Amino acid sequence: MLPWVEKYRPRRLSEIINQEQALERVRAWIEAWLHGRPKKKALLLAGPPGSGKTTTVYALAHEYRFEVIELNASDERTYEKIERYVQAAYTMDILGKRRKLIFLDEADNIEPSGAKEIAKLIDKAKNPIIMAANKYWEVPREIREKAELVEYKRLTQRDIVKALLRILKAERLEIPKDLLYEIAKRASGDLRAAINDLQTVAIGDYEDAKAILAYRDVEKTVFQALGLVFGSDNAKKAKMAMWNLDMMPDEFLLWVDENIPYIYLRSEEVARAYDAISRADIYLGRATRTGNYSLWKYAIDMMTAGVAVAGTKKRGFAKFYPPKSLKMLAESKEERSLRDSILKKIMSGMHMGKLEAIETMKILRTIFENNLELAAHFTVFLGLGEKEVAFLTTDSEKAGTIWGKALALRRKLKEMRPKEEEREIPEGEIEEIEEEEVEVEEEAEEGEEKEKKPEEKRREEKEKPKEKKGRQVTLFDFIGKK
Ligand SMILES: Nc1ncnc2c1ncn2[C@@H]1O[C@H](COP(=O)(O)OP(=O)(O)OP(=O)(O)O)[C@@H](O)[C@H]1O
Repeated sequence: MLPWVEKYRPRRLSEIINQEQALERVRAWIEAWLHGRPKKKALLLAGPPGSGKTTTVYALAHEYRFEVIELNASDERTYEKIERYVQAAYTMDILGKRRKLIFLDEADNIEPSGAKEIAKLIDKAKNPIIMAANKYWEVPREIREKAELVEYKRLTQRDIVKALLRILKAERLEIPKDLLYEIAKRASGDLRAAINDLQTVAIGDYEDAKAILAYRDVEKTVFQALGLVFGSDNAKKAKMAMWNLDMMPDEFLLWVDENIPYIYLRSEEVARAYDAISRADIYLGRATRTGNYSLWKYAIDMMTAGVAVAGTKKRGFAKFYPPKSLKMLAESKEERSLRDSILKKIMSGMHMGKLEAIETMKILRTIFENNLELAAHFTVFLGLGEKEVAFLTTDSEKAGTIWGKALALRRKLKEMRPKEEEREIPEGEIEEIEEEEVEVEEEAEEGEEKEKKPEEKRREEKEKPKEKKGRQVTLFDFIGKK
């Protein structure tokens, strides 16, 4: 099936939404090319993804009868290819072929080392060259200077809703309004992303689509990260995939793992990609075992860049899937917050940083599966709630047993404590109460203290039973008492 981004790509410049100013300049530039000398031989279209840059090039070529030679700046052989077309263009004209328009996409990926040579080619060019970039400031200076800059605006949510409605009408489909607005909102100005989402929602399993959208709510950026890994074979770009992703590498590894067979179709490419993630997995394991988390860097490089260069991507519409094996995926918002609250309790109760706490939680899961008695001790020690206990086990029966044991243990501990401590006091109150107590004691003792001699006082101190100073209870105390 043709991806909708292709099916509904505007064929004429007039169909491109909300980029009038840019289009006016593009038109003026091509007219200058055709009727004499343009001020600059190349054009640099700069703007956010999915705002219509590529669409402009093809619509322009269609209207002015050019053949588009599309090159990608991150291709190693870009220079060679440009050279070939720049040189060959004139001869082709004589032979009556269509004029060529060279389109160099991802100009922000041109290596600085090759920039001078490409700039020279632009000088020699007998055909129009259009370049596109998301970040024009990352286009090498030598090339920027040779090109006229045309800026593309980020499309508004309204623009996107309009475009999506047009597609739905053409497809004779409907989706609920709130879902439509949600898709437009999530796209953050990227109409390509919005159209891809719309296709997923409208033609896919509706429940599946809802789940994907719901999950995006939690992990908005994971799909973008996958896009970077699977969207190009540019290792540099792929390595940035995890920059904006608030996810542990082992979790992202599962996402990459799940999607490899949907993106790579040839068996040797699939094998190469899996080889890369298996290496990543080895580094992750080593980091966990040794506590040397600097190894994550290599793991991340393997699971992003290593996978990205494993082969040629499937063209067109790529739908990403959440990993089936990831239990966390089934988690609702509530479960995620349970996970976070357990982590917090581990961090404060056991004086750990987040990474250690995550590791400890894995160990706790094993304990909660296999040693219910010890699990009950942990429950009391960390002050876990019933739902948190259930979260740490896969089996509700075991969770029930642990909870029962924990309640009994808590009762026993209460009985062991002096009466006045029985009432559980909210944390904030404790300090106030402690201060009050100190004041009262001081007042009461003031009179006697004054009369006592220093050596008498010292003797009394020695004889006095040691005050319970709230020695920090450690986990080992609990395990030991068992
Ligand atoms: N301004 C627009 N008007 C109409 N359709 C648009 C517009 N911008 C994007 N689209 C739609 O989104 C899809 C992607 O757009 P396009 O390929 O032109 O993006 P781009 O700006 O080149 O993005 P990138 O920088 O990621 O390459 C197109 O198929 C087109 O259907």
